[in-house]
Amino acid sequence: MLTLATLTVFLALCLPYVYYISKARTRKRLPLPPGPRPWPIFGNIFDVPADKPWVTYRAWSEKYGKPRHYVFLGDVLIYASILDLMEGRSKLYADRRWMVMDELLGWKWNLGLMPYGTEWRIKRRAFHQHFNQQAVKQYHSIQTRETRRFLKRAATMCSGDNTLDRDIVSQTYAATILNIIYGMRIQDFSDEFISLSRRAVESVNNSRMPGRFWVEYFPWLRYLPSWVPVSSARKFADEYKYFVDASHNKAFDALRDDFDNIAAAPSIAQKFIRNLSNRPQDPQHCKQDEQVARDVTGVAYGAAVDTQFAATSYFLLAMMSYPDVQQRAQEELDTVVGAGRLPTMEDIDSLPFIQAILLEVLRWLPILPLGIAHSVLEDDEYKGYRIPAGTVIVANTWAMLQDPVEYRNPEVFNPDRFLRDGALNPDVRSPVAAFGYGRRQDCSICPGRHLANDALSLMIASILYVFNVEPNEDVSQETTTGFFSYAFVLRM
Ligand code: HEM
Repeated sequence: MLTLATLTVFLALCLPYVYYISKARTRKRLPLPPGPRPWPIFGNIFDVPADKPWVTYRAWSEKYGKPRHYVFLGDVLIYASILDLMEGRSKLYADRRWMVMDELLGWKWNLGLMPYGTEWRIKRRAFHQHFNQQAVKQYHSIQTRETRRFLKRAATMCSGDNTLDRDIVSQTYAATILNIIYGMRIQDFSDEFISLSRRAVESVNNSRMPGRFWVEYFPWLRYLPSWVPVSSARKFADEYKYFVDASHNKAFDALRDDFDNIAAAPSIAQKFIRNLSNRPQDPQHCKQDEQVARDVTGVAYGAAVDTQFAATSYFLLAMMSYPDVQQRAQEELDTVVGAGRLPTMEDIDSLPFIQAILLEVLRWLPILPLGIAHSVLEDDEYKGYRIPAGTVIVANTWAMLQDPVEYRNPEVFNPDRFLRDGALNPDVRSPVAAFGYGRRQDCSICPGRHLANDALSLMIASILYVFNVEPNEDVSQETTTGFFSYAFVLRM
């Protein structure tokens, strides 16, 4: 006979299930979020703007969304100002969807593009081990050496017509990361490794813009041979595949194949390889570990160069446009660093205005204006709308960091917004959204941000200590459109 206790246990077990089913049913009845009306078959393919889409997306969010929040494009949801989904429910929104172009280009090993799951977690953990806040301190000497080498090269270059070649900025970040990851000491800046990762990342920059390739909407197009006019995706992939593969494997293979002979400087790859050879284990595990080592070093090499280059280009643009800010920073440097020596990493904590300039650079013109797209793991409900599992989530980071409610006169470059009584003001929202969303170790935030913050602070302090960045009418102040955004300006 059914006792009362058994019945209670039975009900207790069933209730969550009943609740889940009824909630799922209600969700299915909810409307999708608003957006421009889709065409039959083509959906919203013709609506996606080619130039600076983040500006159009914000306008749409204001037009269609509940107060400037979001807009829905077929199966892509674009956020303009809410952070609570990405921050509050970050596990649910941590997934990513492969794009067809990722596969055609050979990016499927890339931690930054792959879906959430075991492989992603293992690589993320391995990455974090070498780039957490504490670990990055061991790279300060490399960052300092390369920044000083940059100053010398820039001084030589600028002694002519005051023009700074943009390549020397990206070469600096390439030389730094190659030394950190593979122990390489770059002497000749025309070395293939200096430009490899840039060419590889160029493929992401051009292929990850929404609407760039029709193959994302009609995947069967990938099977057409590359000479067919509409199969531009194949042609594009054929052009870039070599760079993606070489930036992933070449330096790692060189180090592994000649490990005993290379007087290898300490490096992340060296640590990985040493661990592999010290650990007797079955060949299958060994292969997996080597793959993780190869992928983690490859992704750091690819992710570090263009990001830091782009932020530096915006810093230079800001200094050209706001000479008063530059002058105040130089006064701070004169007081704290004084004459006769260059700024060091140890000075940065005593330079709040320099720190505020970096925060404002990241906020003013975010280098990844639409972040890296995520997707939803399960059906969700938000403010009365249904967000189906698998929906691609694009955060309009640019719109969030240009939100006038959060940041007054957001289009003005004003480091003072981050300061109070001469120190960083903890009450102002930090522009951490430039690095993604979520808390600390969470899955949706850039794991290279500590390295980047240190490098950029020292670069900013060093440039302002040595040079005056001057406005120049001949230099375009335009910013690029793409997955990355950066300024063309470079003149000191
Ligand atoms: C100013 C510099 C940088 C900015 C603004 C930046 C920004 C970002 C953003 C927005 C994401 C996407 C986060 C998400 O939504 O999931 C990301 C991911 C990533 N970044 Fe950065 N980043 C910078 C520098 C770096 C550097 C120097 C490294 C390498 C040392 C790096 C490595 C990565 C990696 C590996 C990911 C993928 C993480 C994952 O998916 O788990 N980043 N970054």
